[in-house]
Amino acid sequence: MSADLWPRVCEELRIVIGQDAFSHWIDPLQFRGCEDGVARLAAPTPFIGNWVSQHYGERIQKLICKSGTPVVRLDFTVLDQRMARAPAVPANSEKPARYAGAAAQAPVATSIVRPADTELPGSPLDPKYKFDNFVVGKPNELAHAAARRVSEPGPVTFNPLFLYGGVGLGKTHLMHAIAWQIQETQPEARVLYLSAEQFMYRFVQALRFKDMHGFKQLFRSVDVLMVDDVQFIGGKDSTQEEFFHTFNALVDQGRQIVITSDRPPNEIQGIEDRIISRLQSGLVVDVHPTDYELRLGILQSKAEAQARLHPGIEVDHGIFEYLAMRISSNVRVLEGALTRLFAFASLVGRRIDMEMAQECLSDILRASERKVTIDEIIRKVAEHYNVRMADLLGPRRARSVSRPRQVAMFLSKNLTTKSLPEIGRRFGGRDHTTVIHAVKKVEELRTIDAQISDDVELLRRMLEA
Ligand SMILES: Nc1ncnc2c1ncn2[C@@H]1O[C@H](COP(=O)(O)OP(=O)(O)OP(=O)(O)O)[C@@H](O)[C@H]1O
Repeated sequence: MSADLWPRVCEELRIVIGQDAFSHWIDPLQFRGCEDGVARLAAPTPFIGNWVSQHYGERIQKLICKSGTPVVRLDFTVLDQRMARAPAVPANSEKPARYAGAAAQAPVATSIVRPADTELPGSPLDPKYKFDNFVVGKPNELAHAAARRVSEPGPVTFNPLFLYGGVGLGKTHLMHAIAWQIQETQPEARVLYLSAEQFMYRFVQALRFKDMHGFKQLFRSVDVLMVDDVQFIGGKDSTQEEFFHTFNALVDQGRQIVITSDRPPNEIQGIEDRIISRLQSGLVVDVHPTDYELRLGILQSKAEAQARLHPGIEVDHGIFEYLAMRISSNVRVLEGALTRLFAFASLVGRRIDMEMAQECLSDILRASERKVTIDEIIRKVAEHYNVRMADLLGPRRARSVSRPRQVAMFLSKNLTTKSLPEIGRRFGGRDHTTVIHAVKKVEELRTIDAQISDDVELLRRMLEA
């Protein structure tokens, strides 16, 4: 084999495929030599290796042969040692029925070091977003169960799985969890996760580089396609047209599709009816806004991770309950608040107590302020327990009145920014220590008395609505 074999192959390739494609795909390769009829090449990522193999493999093989070195196949590895440890999947390996087909499309016999899914052309997967650290509650239990189902091996049961819901409610987390799970249990599956914007970007690039064939081949060769925030293709006519064809081709081949959006299919603006109908043809699941219990569970779970990052930080009792009650906008904000609290406590060497939490999170708390008034709370609580408002404010101590009064004080403390003395004054001129006692009592009762816990949650929801 002559030393200038590869430079000569490159020169010819550059002319045939053009400078742009050459710089993009061939330049990053390292030629490692030919042996026993196998030409060995190393690519910076498995994806590049895969792509070159599929699109230029045959040409490269012919050019090497033309230079006088007969080769029957190309062998791609990855330059990065970490990736090189990934399991190798020979092109002729047998795949389970659900994932049949992808390997057969390689035009020349190659062996590709199969990537972890993070190396596919989509977005990297966040290692924090797994099923293990997804907290399940009533608002997201269906979405979670459906996500679990599509990540199991076996025939596709609903296609697509369409998850929708407001900002920061865990849709992306679930998608990543599906990808991680499939990657772990079915390592041979080609899972492609990307945002709708990236899909569009790749499509536009393919048009620009006149490589629609490659684009189609790539997207149609995956076993599981996951597209995040699909609402972004609304109004982008040719992108949605291509998305539609990709979608149909994959569904026809029995490949799984998972899609997320911030709204249901029929509310996505600027999207064709036939696409809406396709998006609705599988299982459409609403990820509901979090409730108090779910937020508390998420906080406790995320706090464990924070505690590992900042060991030794002490958190006062009631802080998570307070945050779960006060910050109901979305989980991302809740998580940001927790991160900030732990970082602050660690930097200034303080324990996390109520005063510190209020000081450190004043902007977040202000933004999430619910503008609920003490008058509204008193009215709603009186209605709920069927007692007179005058009794809640008056001196009666009977349990039938004192308990609702305590609940009303608890809600006033948690849903308004009023100080304890102010709350006391509004409840018939009581002392602030009475308010403290009421708040503590209700906090305690909520953990042992399901009825009180339900009452508080229901009232909170009605007051926030
Ligand atoms: N049930 C949950 N358990 C644990 N973490 C959660 C849960 N729900 C949301 N989160 C966390 O909240 C953050 C935001 O979630 P994610 O990005 O998945 O939201 P999203 O619904 O995709 O929002 P967007 O529409 O803005 O993309 C992430 O850090 C995620 O881990």
